[in-house]
Amino acid sequence: MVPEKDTIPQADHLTVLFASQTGNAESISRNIHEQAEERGFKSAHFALNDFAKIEWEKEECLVFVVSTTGDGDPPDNSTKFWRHLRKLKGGAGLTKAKIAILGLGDTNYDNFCQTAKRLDTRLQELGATPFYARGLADDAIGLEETVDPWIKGLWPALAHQVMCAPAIHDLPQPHLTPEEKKVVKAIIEKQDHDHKDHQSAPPSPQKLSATVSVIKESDAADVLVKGVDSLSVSATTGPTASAGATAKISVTPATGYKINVDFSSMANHSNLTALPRVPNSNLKVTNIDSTATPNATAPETGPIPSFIQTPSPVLLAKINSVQCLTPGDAIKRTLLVEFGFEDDVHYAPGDSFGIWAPNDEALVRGVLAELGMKQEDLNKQVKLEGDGIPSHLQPVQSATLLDIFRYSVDLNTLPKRANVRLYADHATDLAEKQQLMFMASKQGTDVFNAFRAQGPTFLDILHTFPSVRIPVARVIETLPPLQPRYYSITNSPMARNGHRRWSCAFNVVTYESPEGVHRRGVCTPWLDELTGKVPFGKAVTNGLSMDRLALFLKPNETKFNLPADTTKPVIMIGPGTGVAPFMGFLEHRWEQRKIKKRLVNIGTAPRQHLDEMFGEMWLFFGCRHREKDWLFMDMMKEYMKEGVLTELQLAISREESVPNNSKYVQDLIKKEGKRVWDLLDKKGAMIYVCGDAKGMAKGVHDELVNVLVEHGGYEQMAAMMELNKWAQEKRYLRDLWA
Ligand SMILES: Cc1cc2nc3c(=O)[nH]c(=O)nc-3n(C[C@H](O)[C@H](O)[C@H](O)COP(=O)(O)O)c2cc1C
Repeated sequence: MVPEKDTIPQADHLTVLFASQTGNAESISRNIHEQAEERGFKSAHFALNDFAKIEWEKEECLVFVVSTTGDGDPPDNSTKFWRHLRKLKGGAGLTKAKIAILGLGDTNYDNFCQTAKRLDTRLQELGATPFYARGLADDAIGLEETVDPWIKGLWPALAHQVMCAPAIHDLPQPHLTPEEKKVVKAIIEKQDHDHKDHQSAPPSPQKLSATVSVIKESDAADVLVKGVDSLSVSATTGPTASAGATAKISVTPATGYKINVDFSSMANHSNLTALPRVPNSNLKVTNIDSTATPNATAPETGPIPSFIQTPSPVLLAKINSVQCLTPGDAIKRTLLVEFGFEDDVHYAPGDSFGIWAPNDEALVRGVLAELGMKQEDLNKQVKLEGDGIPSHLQPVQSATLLDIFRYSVDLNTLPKRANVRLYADHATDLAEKQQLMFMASKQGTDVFNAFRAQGPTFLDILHTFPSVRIPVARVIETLPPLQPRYYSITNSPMARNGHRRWSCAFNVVTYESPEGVHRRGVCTPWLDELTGKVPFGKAVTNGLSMDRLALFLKPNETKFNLPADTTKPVIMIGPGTGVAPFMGFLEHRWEQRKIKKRLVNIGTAPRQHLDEMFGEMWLFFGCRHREKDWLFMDMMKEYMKEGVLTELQLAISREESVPNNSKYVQDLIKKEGKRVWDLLDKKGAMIYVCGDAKGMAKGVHDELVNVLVEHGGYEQMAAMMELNKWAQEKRYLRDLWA
C-alpha cells in the first residue's frame, strides 16, 4: 500500500547540518550536500542555528558535520541549537531521525571532537538512530585522512537506508557508482541472510562503515563538476561608497613568494587516486555600480563594512594608549593597548572582545592584481548572489571587491587539497596543472605537506603557479571566511573610568620562516602599525590614530569570571599573555577591597579583617627571561604588597640559573602540589587556566591530575573524573587559544 503523500517518509531527503567556527565543517558539509544532490538526493544544507527551518519530525536522514572550538566548546553558529537541545525531552520528535555524524577536531586539544561526541549522545538520548558510524577527523594529522573515506562510505550507507525503507520503493533511487551498488547489494544480502539465520537486527553503523571500506580509492573522484564562474558586469549606477573604500595612503600590492618543493617523486606515479572533488560553482559576482573611484587606495581603519556579521553588537572605540611591554631583544614583542568608548559598556573581568581586522592591504591588492582585476574595478560596488553560497557571503548585497577581500576571505589560510584540485583545473600550463593535480592526490601527500609546511598565503600559491587563471568568484566562495580575533580584557569595570575602556595584551605575530620568508598574523601587526610601532617603555597616548575601530564583546559561554562569593580562593594559571584576564581579576579585587575598606572605615560594614572577606588569590605566571618578558611585573609586585595577590609563583624557561623543576608553570604546580591541594580541598578554590591550548593547558591539566592523585589520595581515573566534574560545575575554567 502506498502511504498518503503527507506521511511518506522522506528517505530520499537528506539534510546536511554544520557547526563551524573557521569554515572547515561548513565547506565539508557543503561538499556532502552538493554530492548528495548529484546523486539524486533532495538535499538541504543549514547551519545548526537554523534548526527552526528543519521539519525534524519528517526528516529521515540527517548528516551532521561539526567542529569543536575553544576548550571543547561548540562553534558559535550552533549555540542556539544547543540551548534548544538541552530543553528537549526524550522522544521529542527525533524518533524517526536517522543520523550520521562527522566530527572535526584536533588531538592536540584535551577535548578531542567534544561537540561531535556530545551531539551523538544527546541525539540518541532523544530517540535518533545512527545509520552510519561516527567519524572523528583530526586536524593534527590532516582532516582528509578521515573525512574522505567517511564521505565515500556515507553514500552506500545512505542508499541502504533508502533501499531498505519499504514505503519509498516508488520514489527515485539515488545514483550510485557500480562499486557502491555492489556494496549496498552485499549489505542487503548479508542482512537478509542474518535475518533468516538469527532474526537479527539491521546492520549496525559499525558494520556498515567496515563494509564500505572495500570501495576503491579512485572512485572518490568520480563526480567532478566543472563550474562556470562569472564576474558579469551588468552595470547600474549607485553612489554608495563602502566602509573601507576611502582613500588615505597608497599601498603597493605585494608580489608573493615562490614556494619551492621537490616534485621529482611525481615521475613514479602515473595513476593518481583519491583526488578530491572540486567544490561546485554557486557564486555570481555582479557589478552594480559603474562609478568607480579610481584613486581610492587604502582601507579606512574605521567601522567594518555593514555585511560583516558580529556575534554581538559593534561598539566603536578609539585607541587611548599603547605600551610596548618587552624590550627590543625579547623574543616576542608584546603590546598593551587601551581602547576607549564614549558611552559605558557592560562587561565583567575575564570577558573577551573581538576585533575584525582587515587582511594586510598589500596582500589584498597583490591577490586582486594577480587575479587580473584592474585598479578601476576594485572600488566598484558588486553584489554576491547564488544558491548555496557560504553563509558569510550571503549578506553581501553591495560592497567593493576591495572590502570583500579585506574583510571576508582568509588569504593566509593553508591550502586544502580540494582547493589545490580547483587551482589545477584553472592552470593553463600543463606542467603546473600536473604538479597541482599531483599535490591534490594521495600519491602527492608528502609534496603537499612540504608545500604547506612553508606556510604559503593565497598570493604565494598564485605566484608559484602563475598560469592559474581563477575567476574572482571562485576565489571568494572557496577560501574560508576571515575570522575576528579575540583578546581578554585586562582591566576591571570597577576601576576609574573602567566602564569606558578595555585594555588587552598580545604578542605581535610576525616571524621569519625557515626559508627566510617574512610571515605575519592578521590583527596584531595591523594594530602595531596603526599605533605607530611604539618602542619599549612608558605608555604612549599622543599621536595615535584617531579612527574609530569596531570592537564587540565575545559571548562568554564558559563564564570565565571571578566567583560571586568573594571569599572563595582563586588559583590563576596564565603564562605569557595568558596572564591578561588575571590582571583584570586582580584589578577588580583591588577595587573591591578598597571599597570594603572605606565602608568599614565609615562604619557601614562590619569591622572585619579584609583577608577574611576576600579569598586568597594565587598566580602561576611564566616567562622566558625575568628582565625581558615578565609582563606586568610592577603591577604584580604592587598587588602582592597590597595583599590582593597572596601568592606569586614565577616560572622562567630560558635562564640557565633557574633549575629544571621551575621552568614551566606546571613544574611549579607540581612543586607546590601539597599547598595547592589544601587550597582546593579545605577552601574549595577555583582554578582558572588561560593561554596556549596545545602545550601549556595539557601540561597543567596533567599536573592537576597528579596533585589529586599524590596529595588527595585519588586513583588516576577518579582524579580525571573529578577534574571533569569541576569543569562542568564551572569550578575549573579554561580560556585557551590555538
Ligand atoms: C581556538 C581553537 C580551539 C580549538 N579547540 C578544540 C578542542 O577543544 N577540541 C578539538 O578537538 N579541536 C579543537 N580545535 C580544532 C578544530 O576543531 C579544528 O581545527 C577544526 O578543523 C575546525 O573546524 P571549523 O573550521 O569548521 O571550525 C580548536 C581549534 C581552534 C582554532
